[in-house]
Amino acid sequence: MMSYKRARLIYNPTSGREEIKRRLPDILQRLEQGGIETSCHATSCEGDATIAAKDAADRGFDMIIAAGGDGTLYEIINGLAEKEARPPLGILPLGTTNDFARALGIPKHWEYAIDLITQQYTVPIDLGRANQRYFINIAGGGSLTELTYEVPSKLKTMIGQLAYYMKGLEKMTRLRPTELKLQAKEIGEIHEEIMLFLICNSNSVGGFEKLAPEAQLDDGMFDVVVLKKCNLAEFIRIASLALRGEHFNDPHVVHFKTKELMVTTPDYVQLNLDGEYGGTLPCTFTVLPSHLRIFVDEAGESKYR
Ligand SMILES: Nc1ncnc2c1ncn2[C@@H]1O[C@H](COP(=O)(O)OP(=O)(O)OP(=O)(O)O)[C@@H](O)[C@H]1O
Repeated sequence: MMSYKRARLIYNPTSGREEIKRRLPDILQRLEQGGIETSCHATSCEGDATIAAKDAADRGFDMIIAAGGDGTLYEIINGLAEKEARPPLGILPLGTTNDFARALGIPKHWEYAIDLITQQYTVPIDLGRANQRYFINIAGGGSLTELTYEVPSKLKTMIGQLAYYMKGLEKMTRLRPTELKLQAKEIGEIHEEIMLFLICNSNSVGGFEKLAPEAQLDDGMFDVVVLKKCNLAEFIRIASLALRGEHFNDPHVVHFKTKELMVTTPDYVQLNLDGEYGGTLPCTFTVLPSHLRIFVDEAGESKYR
């Protein structure tokens, strides 16, 4: 088994409720006790984690540890994706939302998350490319997906998850369909008015654990889920089906797997990549199979599938 000794910890001091600021000495000590010598980079602004991750790869660190929320993780994988040598990635889920860490079964408690890293067990996972950007968990678009990056960071810090729900409810009253063309080898072409489309790498998205139940992080495929035009009552019914993973039988829902997908629209449609703003359509989405190694719990490895 590989042994990773020198780590670069890239952390967002503003993530979550700023827990990392209080915990940093303990985190470094626990890593040290686990045989990992760690140097740190505190991110100073948006985009800084991408630069820090590129720098850490160039400097030949054995591993990178991402401490923060999904936004920090997104920036870090965007720094690593195009590097020839990509050090494996450990995750300390200290953000407001940590969808991806949850998908991998990485514990929320910092001590357990570090113990998992010091066990040094990694698995390869796929990354997604969306034009010139990369995502690890999910890409999407349509009026319903625009909510996450509309929630200001400060508001998230203050009231956490509640901010999403508030924005979500506000959004419900503004539902409007978008005209979309999806093209992929597996399906040919779909031309539809849609409420949202999601391109899933993992099966855990925004608290919906069964949104794409078959999605696996290492299968070299995206699971695409499209919600066709519907009214508010239908939407609420389908959302409650989705909570139980029973939405694929609804005629408003299209589901397929693909390695590559082209999405175009005559409208102005923003993209959401791992909860962050990811440019606009048109976009080509491509799977990069087994592109990054992630530290996971060996005993609970099945969770990442
Ligand atoms: N020093 C900083 N000051 C302000 N914002 C920062 C700083 N460093 C990074 N950021 C930005 O903060 C944003 C949110 O970070 P992150 O996702 O880690 O935390 P979070 O908001 O608590 O969690 P989540 O995004 O999962 O809800 C990121 O998009 C990042 O660009």
